Amino acid sequence: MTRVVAQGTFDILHPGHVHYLQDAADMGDELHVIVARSVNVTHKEPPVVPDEQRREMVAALKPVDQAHLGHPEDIFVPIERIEPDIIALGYDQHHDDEQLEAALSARGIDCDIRRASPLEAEAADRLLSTGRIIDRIVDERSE
Ligand SMILES: Cc1cc2nc3c(=O)[nH]c(=O)nc-3n(C[C@H](O)[C@H](O)[C@H](O)COP(=O)(O)O)c2cc1C
Ligand SMILES: Nc1ncnc2c1ncn2[C@@H]1O[C@H](COP(=O)(O)OP(=O)(O)OP(=O)(O)O)[C@@H](O)[C@H]1O
Repeated sequence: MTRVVAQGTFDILHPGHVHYLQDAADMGDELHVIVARSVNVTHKEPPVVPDEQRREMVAALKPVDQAHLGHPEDIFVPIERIEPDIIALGYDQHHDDEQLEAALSARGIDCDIRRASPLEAEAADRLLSTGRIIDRIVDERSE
């Protein structure tokens, strides 16, 4: 039984999220997803959709076995509970694989870190980014 963890903000869902989660699920037998708390999304605009509602939507996706809200202060607490064999990072996530591995082993957590693949837009009207969906809404719905 190989347990995989994926994580992210998942603010406004799009096919890029589904691709990432399917890729992560294909790495093992059971997929757990940690949904970042709004207070921890500091590297970009904070999410529009509330924490629990983002968790609920991720939990409803086919590749996902369980979706958990992240810990507000210590991102390793959910990992310690889930005990994954693999952490699947998204193709563009800012985390440094080696630093993350070192931080995990300092906490006594032993798991593989892998990268998922990107889903590229094959047509200009595909919106495979939450930021781009929001930009489109702002452009098309403002006067
Ligand atoms: C191994 C790992 C565990 C994480 N656990 C949490 C957590 O418990 N709570 C949380 O708010 N965010 C958690 N995060 C998410 C990060 O804090 C960050 O917000 C996330 O990378 C958002 O990235 P995005 O830009 O891909 O959406 C975790 C990230 C990683 C790599
Ligand atoms: N087009 C895509 N292909 C593959 N993975 C994706 C794609 N878009 C997002 N992901 C992955 O989904 C996870 C969560 O992404 P996140 O919630 O940051 O959405 P986003 O659409 O990338 O956001 P934003 O556009 O605002 O930066 C990340 O691991 C990210 O790499």
